[in-house]
Order: sequence, then structure tokens, then C-alpha cells
Amino acid sequence: MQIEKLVVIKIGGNIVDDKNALSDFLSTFATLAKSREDTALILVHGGGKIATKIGNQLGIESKYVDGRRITDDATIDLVTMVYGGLANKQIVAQLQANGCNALGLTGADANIMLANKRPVKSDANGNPLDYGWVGDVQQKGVNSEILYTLIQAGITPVLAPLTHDGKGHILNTNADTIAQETAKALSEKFEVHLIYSFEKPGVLLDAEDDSTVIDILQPAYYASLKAEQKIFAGMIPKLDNAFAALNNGVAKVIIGKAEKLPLLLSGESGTSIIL
Ligand SMILES: Nc1ncnc2c1ncn2[C@@H]1O[C@H](COP(=O)(O)OP(=O)(O)O)[C@@H](O)[C@H]1O
Ligand SMILES: CC(=O)N[C@@H](CCC(=O)OP(=O)(O)O)C(=O)O
Repeated sequence: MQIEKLVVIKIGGNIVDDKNALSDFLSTFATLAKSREDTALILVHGGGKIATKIGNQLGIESKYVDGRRITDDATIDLVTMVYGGLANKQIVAQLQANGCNALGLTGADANIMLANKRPVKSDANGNPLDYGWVGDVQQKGVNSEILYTLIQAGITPVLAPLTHDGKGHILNTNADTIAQETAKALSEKFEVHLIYSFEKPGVLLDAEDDSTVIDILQPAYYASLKAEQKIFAGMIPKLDNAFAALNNGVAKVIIGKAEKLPLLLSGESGTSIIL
């Protein structure tokens, strides 16, 4: 059967770090990957929490500015090992165990994602802000041809949050951005849906109260909730990526609980992001 749809699913760091939640998620993911012949899946994983934990064990301190990790020389080695190795390969092995033919990739593999090292900027106080080895994906930096070929061959790509600069350096790129860029690039070839799955049931009116899920979020409402600081931290880059995806050809974006993956796909759970 012709593949007409693609769902890019991002799984957040708190699930990647929770053995039971991850194993349940991957079993459901594999079932979905096998069951819908006209729909392909790509999995993008985070892993920030594990990198922070292992960094602490190794004496490498984690520092974030605006939801992005400051990535010095020691940190890029750490995240290359954790995202490109431990997290990616454990996920791939579990998908294989569930009968899903997954292939784990960083952005350097098969030149999947080219990025530019983020230039040093000024912070709010006028001091230099150097993110280190953090990459912003280049325009047309996603190798959609190779992802398309893999999908057509029945392979499920599993993407780690690492890119490369084409000059031999690995760069650290937020996993929400990897998912958005992948979804955007492939929307030239498929109808693409983007799902941000994490430990909460959606975008919440009160981040501490799971019963306050916002069903539909549009840009003006987002701006006012952000101004009131009801949306903060990692949810800001996630939503910026969600709106960027919709503005660039992605058909649908849903944010919700990893446990509810089938219902997120059918739009029966989570927050729908709408322009
Ligand atoms: N309004 C909100 N609704 C839900 N989560 C929110 C909200 N505002 C901030 N957050 C925070 O954003 C986090 C999700 O972003 P992030 O930590 O980057 O997770 P992930 O690893 O899944 O991308 C949540 O765990 C929560 O603490
Ligand atoms: C540049 C940057 O911040 N990269 C992220 C990549 C991992 C990630 O995004 O993981 P989650 O989805 O679990 O947050 C980081 O190192 O934390």
C-alpha cells in the first residue's frame, strides 16, 4: 500500500528516563508502526534528564539558558555518548524486540541533519552568551530524501537530538526542534502530523494540575498565557516549535501524555495546536 501519511512522534526526557513508562510507550509505538500500512512513523527522542544525571556522576555540571543546554567541550562528549549511544540504542533494541524494524540515527549519520553552531550572542544584561556546541538546523538542512527512502523500505527512523556542522563537529540540538524540522521537511512528501508526547496530559492552565488541560491552543491565547507565566520553561520552545511546524506545512500538532499515544494520534486526547 502507498504510504500517504507520516507521524513524527517526539518522546520527552522524563519518559526516556523512566524504564517502565518507556517500555510501555515503545510497545505501543511498535504496535502502531506495524498496524497502519498507509502511515509511517518516525520517533525523535530527548534524554536531557539522563544526560544531567550521568553528567552529575562524572562531575559535569548542567546549565540551561532559555531551555537550551550550555554545551562546552566536556558536555558535547557527554551528550554524544548519552543521546547517540545509550538512549538511542536502548530505544532501538526495545523496538526491535517488539517487531518494529527501527534504525537509530544522529544528524551526522547519512547527513540527516546539518546545523550551524550557534554564534555567541549578548544576554539580557549585555554579557556574552556562548551556548558552545549547540546547533541551529540549517535551512534545507534535513536530508528528507534519505528519510523518505528508509520509510519506503519499511524502516522506522529513531532520531537522537544531535546534528552536525559538516566540518566534523557534532552539535547538540533540542529534541523538540529536531522533531519540528523533520516534520517540516517531510511535509513536502507526506501529510505530516507532529506529536509531542511527554509526562503530562497536555498544555495545562495550571502546570501543577493535570485536570486543567487546554483542548485547543491558538497563538493569541499562547501569548497571553506566556505573559502570565502560566506557560514557562521547556513548554516555551515546545510551543514555538509547534507553531513553526504549522506555519511550514505540517498538517496537525498535538501535545499530550505519552501513555495515551493511540488517543493522541486520533486527536481524542491532549492539546491541539492550531493557527
Ligand atoms: N502550562 C504548562 N503545561 C504543561 N507543562 C508546562 C507548562 N508550563 C511549563 N511546563 C513545563 O514544561 C515541561 C515540558 O518541557 P520539557 O521539560 O522540555 O520536557 P520534554 O523533555 O518532554 O521536552 C513540563 O514538564 C512542565 O514542567
Ligand atoms: C541544546 C539542547 O538543549 N539540547 C537538549 C537535547 C536533549 C533534549 O531536548 O531532551 P528533552 O526532550 O528530554 O528535553 C539537551 O541537551 O538537553
